Amino acid sequence: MTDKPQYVIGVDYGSDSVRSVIVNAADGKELATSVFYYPRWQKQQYCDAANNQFRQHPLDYVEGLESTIKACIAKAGAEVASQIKAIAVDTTGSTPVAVNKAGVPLALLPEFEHHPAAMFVLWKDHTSVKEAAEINEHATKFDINYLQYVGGIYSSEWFWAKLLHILRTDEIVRNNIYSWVEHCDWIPFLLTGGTDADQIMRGRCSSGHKGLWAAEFGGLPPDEFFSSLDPLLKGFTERLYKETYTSDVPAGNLSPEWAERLGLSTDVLVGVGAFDAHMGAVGGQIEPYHLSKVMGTSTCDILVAPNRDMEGKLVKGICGQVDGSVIPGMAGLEAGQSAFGDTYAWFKNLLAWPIQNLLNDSAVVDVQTAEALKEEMIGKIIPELSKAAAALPLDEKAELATDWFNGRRTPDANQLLKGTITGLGLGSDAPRVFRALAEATCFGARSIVERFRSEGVPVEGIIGIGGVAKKSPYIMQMMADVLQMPIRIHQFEHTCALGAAMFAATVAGIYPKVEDAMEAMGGGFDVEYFPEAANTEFYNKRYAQYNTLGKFTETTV
Ligand SMILES: Nc1ncnc2c1ncn2[C@@H]1O[C@H](COP(=O)(O)OP(=O)(O)O)[C@@H](O)[C@H]1O
Ligand SMILES: O=C(CO)[C@@H](O)[C@@H](O)COP(=O)(O)O
Repeated sequence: MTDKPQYVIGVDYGSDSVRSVIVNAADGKELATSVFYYPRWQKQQYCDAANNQFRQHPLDYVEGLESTIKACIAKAGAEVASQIKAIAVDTTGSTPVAVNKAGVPLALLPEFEHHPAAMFVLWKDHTSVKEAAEINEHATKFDINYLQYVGGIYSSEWFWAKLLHILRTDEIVRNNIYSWVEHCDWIPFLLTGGTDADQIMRGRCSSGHKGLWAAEFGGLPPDEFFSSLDPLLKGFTERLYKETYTSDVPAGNLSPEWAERLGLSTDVLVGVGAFDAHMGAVGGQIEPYHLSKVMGTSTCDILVAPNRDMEGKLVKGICGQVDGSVIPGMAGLEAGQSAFGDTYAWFKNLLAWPIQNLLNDSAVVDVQTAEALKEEMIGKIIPELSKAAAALPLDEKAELATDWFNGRRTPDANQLLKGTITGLGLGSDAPRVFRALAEATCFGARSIVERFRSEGVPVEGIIGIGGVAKKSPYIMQMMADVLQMPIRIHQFEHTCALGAAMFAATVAGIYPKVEDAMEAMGGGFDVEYFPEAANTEFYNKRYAQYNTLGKFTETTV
């Protein structure tokens, strides 16, 4: 290292907001952070929740990028800005968009600026359930199992199902699309001033977990695989990619335009992007066979294992196992739950209906007071319910739920499944129903751990990161009890952004490997939840009940 301190920027795009951090590359100490909530998304413009349509406008991302990095630089000062060496970015996924030949998302063209199909199709958009089912059926007709590295089941949350759905249902995109790009691959392309969609550097993480790319196939499945499914897909593999890149390599330098916009030098390197949970696992100091759980809106569970241990081992029903998707040179395995915090948010919104809809017409309070009351009350619902639920005695006959409020991601993706609540009686008050939902999300987590183990992949520790891990001791204690394992919560608030910063430091050559960056820049854990031995038997029984309810629920779709 040189004498002068060196700094890096990590950018983490979540479902609702983007955050950037500037950290010292020597020790990972945070100098500045800034969060930006997507304005169009907040108004749910371009979404149709009843039909599972969730689209995000590229301007939400572009404005957020500029705003957060500039805010960080303003806080950190010009001296720090002059020593920034690299930027790396993670995003949600699979969150792809249609681009033209110049790599511009169609919604950035004035003629399509309000057209939802021309925007990013957020990971939780499940409009392509039918197309995913067709891909699964179609894959059985080939000698090579092209789904073997994605757990054997293709999901409607992913790249090809979404592309096919948009092509089939939207003439404008059909006539104007050149290529299809993940959010995490597009941001580095934007920052490096890319002008040709053929030159977009595609990350190993996005391509391997969602795009069906595998070194063993020599790249993507052949055109024949896609064009025989639907001629609309003909020619796409040619315009997509053959090579993929791990996130320890640069995608290029900051373009003159973005250098000027951000107040940085064109010497700043931009890393190849990856998904939030994958960089988050690095930020949270993952170790082989430890499960890193990003617990937020959804969960995304990441495990890394030495490649040699995974030879000949294919884990069924997860979101893929990909060489180098997390740590270059190791296999990255991904699983997760489509609705985690979103399950609690659903219940909060249900309870908040009268507050949201009736308070403004109140004869008792004026509109200003009503607005203030709304904010206060709604903000308290989940924390207060958690306190009330924690005070309830354990009850084997209590209300019971499944956690499939946004379908099931793993084990065995099935986005058609619904959440269920059973055992309701006249005594089923809000804390009791909330407890059932909390248990369901923890049981969903246990079924993932059990799947890894039954497929011969040990799970030796749990690392908790993300909003719920930080905010809810109630859920975390229950999770430790249900999994019967301690859970360590990483100390860094924006762990995914820290992971991106660790990759940035590696891209800049400050560390030879991301493992070295992780060791030097990781600040460790601040809380650990230990399982209560006295609760083991209770949760074993409840988990068995959850599985029975789950089996019944599966028969109802
Ligand atoms: N005190 C709490 N207890 C449990 N869940 C919470 C609490 N506060 C917020 N949540 C949940 O956290 C989720 C948001 O997680 P967060 O990690 O902040 O965002 P994102 O998933 O967008 O990255 C929401 O779904 C919300 O319901
Ligand atoms: O599925 C993945 C990554 O594969 C995540 O991007 C997705 O769950 C989004 O998570 P968040 O909502 O950002 O917690």
